[in-house]
Amino acid sequence: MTYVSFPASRKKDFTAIGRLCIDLNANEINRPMEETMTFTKYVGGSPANITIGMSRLGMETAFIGKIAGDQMGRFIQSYLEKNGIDTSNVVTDNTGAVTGLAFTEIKSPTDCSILMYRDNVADLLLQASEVQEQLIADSKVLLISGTALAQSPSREAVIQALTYAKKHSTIIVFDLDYRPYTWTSDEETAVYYNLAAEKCDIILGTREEFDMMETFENNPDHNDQVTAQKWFDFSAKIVIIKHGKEGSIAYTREGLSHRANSYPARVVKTFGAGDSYAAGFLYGLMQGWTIERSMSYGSAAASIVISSHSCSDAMPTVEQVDDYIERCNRGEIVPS
Ligand SMILES: Nc1ncnc2c1ncn2[C@@H]1O[C@H](COP(=O)(O)OP(=O)(O)O)[C@@H](O)[C@H]1O
Ligand SMILES: O=C(O)C[C@@H](O)[C@H](O)C(=O)COP(=O)(O)O
Repeated sequence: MTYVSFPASRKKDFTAIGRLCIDLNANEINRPMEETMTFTKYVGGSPANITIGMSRLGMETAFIGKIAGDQMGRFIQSYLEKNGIDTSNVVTDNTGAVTGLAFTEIKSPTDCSILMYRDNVADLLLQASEVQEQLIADSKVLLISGTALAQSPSREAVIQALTYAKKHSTIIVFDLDYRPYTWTSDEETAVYYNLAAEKCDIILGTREEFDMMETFENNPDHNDQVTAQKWFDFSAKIVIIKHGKEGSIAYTREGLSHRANSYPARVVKTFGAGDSYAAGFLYGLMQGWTIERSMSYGSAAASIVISSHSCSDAMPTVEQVDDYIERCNRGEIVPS
């Protein structure tokens, strides 16, 4: 059964809009930030990570965003290009804005947190007039991420991108990617997230992210089906609710639900799971696979990334995901 019909014969499989940042991941793992002395620099930002993941899986990809006009911005641009991502709609800021930094603290494989530096960041300065309609018209999928809705003018840029995607029947994926520090109030967050979600074909988020969107609603038991059902009255065809190590559940407009278990992992850190899951899942769906197989593929990709030090740089190829699944099936990967 086909749940989502991707447009045929477009130049790009996948385009994302949103933040391009830097992750500084602690080298001394299993220590608090206060005692961490060195970090390794990687390209970061959830939509950037997903795009890198899609590119590693062999998809034709592009990015719409804004980078700082400095060494960090150039590092990001060059990394995207080395990964085969079209950067023709990556705009360079000329106002002196900086690159967002995410310092990651890895206290233990299950206790990880992120310290964000996001004052005057270039990614939130993308303007609606800078979004290229033709690129969205040429893409099968547009992925938006919630953080880009947090402030103007990036908020208007995303809404304009949604308008172009609707006009050209480009499939819209919403990765909720809720980062509280970028928002000023729960009410503002819920209102903008809900407005955007109404236009989206596929919505992916954690239980906690959907809870935030339900600020004005009545779902006292945090029931996944109640959460998903609402979106089928709008544009959604698939809603996925992720539950960390417990796996994920997908609901479809036809009233079906599918569960996916997580794969075993020798966890180094937990962040990056959602981004790699999204890339693996969307790749599978775009190959015409079943939802179950696509979710399982995303789960395997997630296990690979959380078993690695980075998010972006660890995004796996098809061969790596296939190999990981085979090794798990042979019982060769034992969780840490
Ligand atoms: N500790 C873990 N062990 C194995 N797989 C995991 C673990 N944590 C997350 N995953 C996988 O990654 C997917 C997404 O993780 P989740 O933590 O729910 O999202 P996010 O990273 O967006 O918060 C899960 O559905 C699961 O397949
Ligand atoms: O999104 C960011 O700005 C930071 C990411 O690059 C980071 O590595 C991360 O937190 C990934 O998010 P997740 O996949 O939702 O765990």
